[in-house]
Amino acid sequence: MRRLGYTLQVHSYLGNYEIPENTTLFANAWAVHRDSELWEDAEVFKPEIFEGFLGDRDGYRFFLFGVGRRACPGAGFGMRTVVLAVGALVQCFEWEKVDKGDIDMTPAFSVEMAKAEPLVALPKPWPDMVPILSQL
Ligand code: HEM
Repeated sequence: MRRLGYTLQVHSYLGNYEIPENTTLFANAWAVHRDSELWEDAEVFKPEIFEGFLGDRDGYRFFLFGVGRRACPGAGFGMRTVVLAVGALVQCFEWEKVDKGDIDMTPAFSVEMAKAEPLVALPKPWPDMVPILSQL
């Protein structure tokens, strides 16, 4: 369950910007988590740079799970299970892209980071994994 916008109930200021009451603000998580002033090698795929930031306020530069009183209570669970799920998918299967060519990373226009062109891939269990997977 995710709330993506924050409605300010009072007339307020954010930096130099005047925000009228009842304005809903959206924080651009995509941009903040790729900002090279905040993160080293921000444009490189290196998920480990976010390790240890859960619950760390450090200027609120990491807010995948929101911040403050209404931050995600499942954050610790989410961090652990996503690693397990992705790890299992990579370790147990060999992945093959169905149509040939490079992956089209063009984003769709949406609040969340959806791809414009879906990635279709075929998982084939690694031979060592077949006996284990067949018992599940
Ligand atoms: C990688 C997985 C997850 C992501 C990225 C995520 C992200 C978020 C975000 C961004 C919010 C809004 C925080 C805010 O408003 O400041 C949220 C709220 C919430 N999440 Fe998650 N979440 C994840 C997994 C989970 C899991 C596993 C659970 C429960 C087992 C969970 C339960 C909730 C609940 C109950 C709220 C509402 C909290 C409130 O409004 O007080 N989330 N989550």
